[in-house]
Amino acid sequence: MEDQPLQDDKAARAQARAERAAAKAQAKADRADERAKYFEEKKNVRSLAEIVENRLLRDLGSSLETHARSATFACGGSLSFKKLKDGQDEEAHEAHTVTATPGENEATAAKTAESSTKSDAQQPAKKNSNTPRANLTKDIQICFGESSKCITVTFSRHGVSAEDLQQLVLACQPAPFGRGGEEVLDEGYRKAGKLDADAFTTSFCPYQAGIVDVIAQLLVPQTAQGKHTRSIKAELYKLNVYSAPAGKFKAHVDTPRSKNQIGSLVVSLPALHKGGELAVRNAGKEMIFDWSSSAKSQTAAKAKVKWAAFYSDCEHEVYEVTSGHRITLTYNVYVTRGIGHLAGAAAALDSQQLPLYQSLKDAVDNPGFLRRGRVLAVWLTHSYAHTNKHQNFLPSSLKGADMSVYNTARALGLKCEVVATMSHDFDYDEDGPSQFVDRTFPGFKQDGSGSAVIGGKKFGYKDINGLVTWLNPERDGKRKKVKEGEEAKPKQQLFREVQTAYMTYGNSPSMAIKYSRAIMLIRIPPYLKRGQEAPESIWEGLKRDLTEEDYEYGDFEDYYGDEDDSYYAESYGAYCSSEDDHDEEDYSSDEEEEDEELGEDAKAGNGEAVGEGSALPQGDGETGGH
Ligand SMILES: O=C(O)CCC(=O)C(=O)O
Ligand SMILES: [Fe+2]
Repeated sequence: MEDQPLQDDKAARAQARAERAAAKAQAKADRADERAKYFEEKKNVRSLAEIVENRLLRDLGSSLETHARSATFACGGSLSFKKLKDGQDEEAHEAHTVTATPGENEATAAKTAESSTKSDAQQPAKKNSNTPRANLTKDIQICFGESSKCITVTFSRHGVSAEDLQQLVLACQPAPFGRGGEEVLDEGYRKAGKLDADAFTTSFCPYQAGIVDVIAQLLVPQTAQGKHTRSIKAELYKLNVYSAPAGKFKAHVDTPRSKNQIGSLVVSLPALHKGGELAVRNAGKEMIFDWSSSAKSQTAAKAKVKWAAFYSDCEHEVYEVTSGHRITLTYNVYVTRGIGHLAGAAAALDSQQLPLYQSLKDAVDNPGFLRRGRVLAVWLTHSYAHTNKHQNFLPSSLKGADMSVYNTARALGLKCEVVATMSHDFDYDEDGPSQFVDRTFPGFKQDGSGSAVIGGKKFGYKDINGLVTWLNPERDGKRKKVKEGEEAKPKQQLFREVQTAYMTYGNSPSMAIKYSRAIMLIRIPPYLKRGQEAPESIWEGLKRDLTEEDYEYGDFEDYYGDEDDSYYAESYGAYCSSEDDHDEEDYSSDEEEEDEELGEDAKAGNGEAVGEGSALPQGDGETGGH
């Protein structure tokens, strides 16, 4: 009997133990449950945040695409010969006159890739009596030949005489072009005659004719947000004659002669011809400039001077001339420092009025957008001339759509940097153009040690993956080869423009300057730091963001997965090259310096290649082209 209480006691203890164990198991299960719930919730919050963020990124990407497609990349106009009446003042006369077709913004002037037809780009979109119209008050003379027996050919409101035309055609030499960095004469690709700029003089002046002003307004517009003004300089390059039958120049880009070269200008002198339309393409769009006598705008009796200007990285071609002679003067167009807002109220583009500005602002104002801070990377629409020495290039040379992306980001106080992405090595074999592009890491040049170099700083592969968000895909996807002797289908031609392979065809052999695809990097600061002063450079900003404590972000602490921030901070330290690893000057995008460089180029008064003669795979040296 005595054992009974003991046994009861034991059983009670066992039961208590079992209960405790059960409670413990329950508590553990509850905790696991709670934990699961907590993580589930966290995942939901995260996926909600991701959904918001992805939507903002998508909106921003499509805004960017629309922006690129609607931007101006070419413009054109025409000039009539008008003799001044006795006593009429030339300036007063000019003040009432100027016509231009501002490229893509005029729906009538451009056709999309899908509906590309030949249109008359010179026809002013709207008749507007306030629109000034430029006229030529004097005939245009071209002089060539040895100084002792110089021949003068005159273009007037009556066109050009058959005899003059014959002399000019005879004076020309076959025009070569650049293929894979070499000078080639191949009439299947280019059939034209040329006079080099030093072999003739002309009385025609694109400044006097008002063309340079129009180009400057349309291709390098001032922005309300821009600190410095930009202008352009046009330099006579060649006189070309495209004659029937078969005068043509197939798809190519114009070889840049300086890193400040932004565009090309073609001026067509009045000589009767048919065919020979100039097609210029960009971002899936095409503009056709038809200067033939069968063009709609041609009021048969009046000979006119017609012109077109375009960013020189845009693919373009001259279709076959089927009758007569098509005579052109070509100019290289460089960006230079402007003279400033003289009246203090220059007509400037306001980036804040662009739809892209609103999309970027909506994103930046949203706490769910790249909350911890990030770098946005944007493939630019245009390609840029740069030297091997300068991987970073000057924002002042940005073209149309790209310049407004830059200004939009700047208007929101965001730090931007523009970097050239890779070097292109060209090759040409019997199969057509081929090209080697270093794509070890898309968009970033790698050095031997496997780290990427951006803006002169080295980063580990993983750093970049973790820090950069791409806003748009690179444009030059698949390359379509057009075999020699085979006609490219119109669509094939049209879309080759977005691929790098076409760069194999230049209008002269490549020099020390080459085109490169470029990226704009935009720093999005951590949410709580938005609106604060921008850092000196994107990478300075990143370094700061990553090394500072960011407990304020609470639940978002592991927003970017399980990678630990300290990893970035440490690896930044490890990978970031020391100051003396690179020459600051080479990579600086400081506006003061940029200003100086443009100034110097303007002072030099020429478009000589920067870094000419450096050892580059493409070779160098001017050997003629157009
Ligand atoms: O004559 C034209 O319209 C364009 C010529 C051209 O593309 C060139 O000379 O590079
Ligand atoms: Fe060209």
